[in-house]
Amino acid sequence: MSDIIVKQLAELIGAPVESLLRQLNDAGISVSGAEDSITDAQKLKLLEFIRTGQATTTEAAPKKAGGKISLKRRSSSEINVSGAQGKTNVSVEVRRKKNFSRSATETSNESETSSADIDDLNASANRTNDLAEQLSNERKAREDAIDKSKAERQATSERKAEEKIERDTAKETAETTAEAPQEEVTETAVEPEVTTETVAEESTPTATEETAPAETPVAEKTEEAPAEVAPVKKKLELPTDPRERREFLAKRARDEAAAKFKKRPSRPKPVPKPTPAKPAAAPAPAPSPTANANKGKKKPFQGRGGTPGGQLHVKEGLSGRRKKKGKRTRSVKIEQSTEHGFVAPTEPVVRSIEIPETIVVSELAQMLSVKGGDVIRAMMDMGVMATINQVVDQDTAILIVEEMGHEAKAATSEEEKSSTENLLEDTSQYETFSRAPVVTIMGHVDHGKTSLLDYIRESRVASGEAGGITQHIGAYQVATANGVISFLDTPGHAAFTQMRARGAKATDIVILVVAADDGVMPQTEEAIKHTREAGVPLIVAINKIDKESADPERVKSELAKFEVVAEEWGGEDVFANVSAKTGEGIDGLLESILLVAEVRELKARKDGPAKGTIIESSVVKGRGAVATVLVQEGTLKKGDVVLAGSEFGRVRAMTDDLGKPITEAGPSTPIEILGLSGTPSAGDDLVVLKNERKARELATKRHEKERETRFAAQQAAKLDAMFEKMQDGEKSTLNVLLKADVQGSLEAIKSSLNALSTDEVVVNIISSGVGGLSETDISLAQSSEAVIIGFNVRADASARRFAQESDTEIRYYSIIYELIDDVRDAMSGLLKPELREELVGIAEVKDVFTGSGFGNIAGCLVIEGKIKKDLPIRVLRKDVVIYEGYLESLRRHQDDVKEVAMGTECGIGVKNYDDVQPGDQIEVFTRTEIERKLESS
Ligand SMILES: Nc1nc2c(ncn2[C@@H]2O[C@H](COP(=O)(O)OP(=O)(O)OP(=O)(O)O)[C@@H](O)[C@H]2O)c(=O)[nH]1
Repeated sequence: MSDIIVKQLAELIGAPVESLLRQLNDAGISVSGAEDSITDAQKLKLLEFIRTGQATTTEAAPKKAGGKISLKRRSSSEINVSGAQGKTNVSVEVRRKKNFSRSATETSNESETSSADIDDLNASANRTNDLAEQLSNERKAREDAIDKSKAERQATSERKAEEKIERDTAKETAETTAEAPQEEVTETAVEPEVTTETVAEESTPTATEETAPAETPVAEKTEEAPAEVAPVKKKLELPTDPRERREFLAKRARDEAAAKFKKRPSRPKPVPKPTPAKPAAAPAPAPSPTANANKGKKKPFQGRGGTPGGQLHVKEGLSGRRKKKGKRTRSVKIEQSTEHGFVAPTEPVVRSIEIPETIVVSELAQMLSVKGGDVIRAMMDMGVMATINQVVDQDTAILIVEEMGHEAKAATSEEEKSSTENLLEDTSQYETFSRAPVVTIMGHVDHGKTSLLDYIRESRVASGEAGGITQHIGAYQVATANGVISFLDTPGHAAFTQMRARGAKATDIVILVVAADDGVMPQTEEAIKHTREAGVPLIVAINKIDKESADPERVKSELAKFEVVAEEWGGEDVFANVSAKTGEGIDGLLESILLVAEVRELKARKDGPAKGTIIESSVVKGRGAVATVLVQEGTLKKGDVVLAGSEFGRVRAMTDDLGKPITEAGPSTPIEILGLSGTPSAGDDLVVLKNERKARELATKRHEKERETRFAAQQAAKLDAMFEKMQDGEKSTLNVLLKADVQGSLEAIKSSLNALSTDEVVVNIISSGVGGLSETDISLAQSSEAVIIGFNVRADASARRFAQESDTEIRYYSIIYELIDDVRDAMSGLLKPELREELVGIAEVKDVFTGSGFGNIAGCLVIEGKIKKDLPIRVLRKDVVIYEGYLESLRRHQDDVKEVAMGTECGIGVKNYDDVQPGDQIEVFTRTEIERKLESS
């Protein structure tokens, strides 16, 4: 601003020159006339003079009595507010209004002042005001900047506080309302109006009059602001005074921040003890004198940037914070509410699970959702010791599950089932035709089953059998004048119960042979039971009617007691009186069979891949695994890939029941096949698959499962035995190692032996298998103190030697019931002296000569002991008994001799047996009466 002369200044401010000169003089600024220049400093001095009211009221005051001058100023600014929805610009307009009024006295004192002067003065004041405003512009700009930043902070904190409050629940409202009026804030937080007021005062140079109290400035916010506050006010009953309200909101924001801060888990003592004695103090404590006394002693938490001189001020004392602490007792409630929502079941949960063939204890526990220890405890209660990793078999697992109050069922191997089914060809398109009935002959020992079948077949199978008893399941097809019938010849002994049951599954009709002179016997009853269980029709053949003692009517009446009632007696069962010896009534029997079959309308498809059942299997030296199969559906062809139980293979060769090679076999045909990887079990299904690789995979899987099952069963048995011994010293176990010639015999003996177990003595078959006894078998039996039983098998040379050296007993049998009886007697302690076999000598067949009149002569070398002429002998082929009988002749060179010693060559003729081959062994034995040694271990 440059210097101007008084005249110019007067023009500028619109005041008379004289008046200005007078004012200048009054202000102590020496000017002589209108042309004198005035410096900036002088101008400021004049301004200061006018502002401080030193100027005479007479000059500046309006002449109008009670006159009032209003100075209005408005300034607007924008503040940047960051809130929950981001940054927003808020326009703030500050309106300042200053009223200058003259008192009546003053007005009267100035009564003589001319109106012109007043006007001049007014104009002068206005102009001066403008000038002052111009001069303070810079300062104001600076102050505005400060204001703006303060306003920003204030607005931010307000907004935050308001938002926080809005989030508060209605529950808190009551408490807050109770607190709010009691709280006071010593200083305002951000007060843009105050600052503005200062500016306004500075910009009021016309303070010649008495300054009236300024009207409360109004900070007009944007329209949203009051809208936001309004509902909060309503809810929380905020103080009506804007300042108090802001203070209150700011305090709440601080309290919230402090509360949050205290809730940090890292703080060790954030939560006050929720002592029940002070429950009321906790939620809403009023600021106490003590709290106020603490003022300044402890610096309260002020949040970020919060200083005593800043915008955020905390109410003196810590009562507010304590209040928050008190509130935080609710955090205890929160902790309680964070407890898991598990509610203990009030009733026991009964689970239904499917048990695979084997299962580990831990898996079982998992399936039942119980601890492994619980399962182990349950097993112990049942008398089974187990570990968490113990594999248990399906039966045991089912028992455990049921014992624990849950439900269990054996899981069908759906995966395997479906995979097998997928591999099978769809056979729905094939036509079905009537097929031959499959007949099973059952009956008590010696009632004439084999003889009957023999007669029907016109062969003499019984003559070559050891002990004269049928031991193997055979299958034959018989063509009659009225049709073909397939027969399954099951042995009569009870040991074959299991086989019979299996046989019945493949059977359409059962022929129950009952000797007319003997009547119903135990195995007759059993046969009836199995037949009924299988649900197959029964035809009773009352045999031996040629005998004088035959009494068919008595047999009928006896059978009636077992609900086998003849048609003529009003029942449904067919009866036929026959004689296997004379052949009487046999045609009628066959007719009855075909008649029953016709009624049953037996049908099967001839085309498509074959399905069948394994009747028997064994390993034959030079031929491998041989299996007797009953084809039930489709046609089995040479070269087909088959899966039978856990064995597989390609059908290398096929023979019919007469041993004739064939290339294919249709439904109801019993055949023998070669080519399987092993010996499947009797009763196993046989299916034809397209893919050999798949067949192998499935067979391997089944093998693994079998092994697991067997292992699990053995383990369980061992543990059982151990535990039983521990619990009951009196209970003993007879360990048995069993080897047999064929699978069927093996299964039958096993089941019979297992059935012998009583409460006092348990038969435990530690190992079983098909084939001769090896050294391994002997050592296994030794280690487990087991009795070694060979059924129609022998120990090989090394095994024999080993057994001798270790004084291990091997018991050989060729008749099942003798074996069973021996074991039973041993178990029941009936070890009475009895006939027992002892080996006398062994001769090995080197060559076979066909002699005239004497049948075949075997050129032999005695390799062990002596060969004695009159003793019983057995012919062994690969350690398996193939014939039992007597010697026809024993020759040394051309002479008949009574005995031949070891290392000597001799010629042996076997009575009624011409099939001796090089490599066979002929053993000579005696039956001597010795004391029984078979003892339970
Ligand atoms: N008189 C007479 N004897 C018979 C008749 N049927 C069988 N026998 C005799 O009874 C005995 C036993 O006959 P098997 O055919 O071996 O009896 P099985 O029921 O097959 O006997 P296992 O094979 O031991 O179950 C033999 O000595 C037969 O000769 C018959 O109709 N009349």
